[in-house]
Amino acid sequence: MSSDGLDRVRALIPAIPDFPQPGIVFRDLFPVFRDPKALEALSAHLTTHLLNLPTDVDVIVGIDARGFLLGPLLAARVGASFVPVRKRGKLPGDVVRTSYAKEYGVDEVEIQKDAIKAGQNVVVLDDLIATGGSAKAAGELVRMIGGNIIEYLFVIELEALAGRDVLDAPVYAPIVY
Ligand SMILES: O=P(O)(O)OC[C@H]1O[C@H](OP(=O)(O)OP(=O)(O)O)[C@H](O)[C@@H]1O
Ligand SMILES: Nc1ncnc2[nH]cnc12
Repeated sequence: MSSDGLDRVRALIPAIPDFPQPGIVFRDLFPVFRDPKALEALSAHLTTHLLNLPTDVDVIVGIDARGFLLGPLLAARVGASFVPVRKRGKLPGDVVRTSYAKEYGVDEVEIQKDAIKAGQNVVVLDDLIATGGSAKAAGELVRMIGGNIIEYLFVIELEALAGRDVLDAPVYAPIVY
């Protein structure tokens, strides 16, 4: 809990049993987007965090699909560009691709080759880290096109799944279950 409004955010995140598959306890961030005060508190918290990093952020890379919600909003606030990592076949132009396993299922993701300049400082963003498979794959794509990952940023971390252990840059998530 914290005094900067994150308690309000936390209170709005339900645990939904057996979604999308039996045995998965799903954490849904969308109720936070229905509450302007909670969304502002979350955005302000993450913005302050990003502005306090030791390195300036050049690019926020958001992961399909829920990384697209906060990504452009935070990028505008910190003066960074926003770049999407999308599921296979959705991005035009030259792309690089990788495949990965996540808490439920397997996917392939892509990034546009010209989206990041070599050496730019990148934060990889998503709503939630479970096994870390999605974020690891996004990080691989960023590195394939020359980006320098300074942090993996999430709203929610499912600690028991130890996703941060598969990532090779600092991880920050203000809400941990
Ligand atoms: O740490 P992991 O085990 O990889 O799981 C986390 C990922 O799973 C969810 O997305 P999902 O793949 O369900 O796609 P969606 O955002 O399109 O719903 C979530 O938004 C993360 O991207
Ligand atoms: N338990 C979970 N809740 C919400 N999104 C997820 N993505 C992977 N695991 C998840």
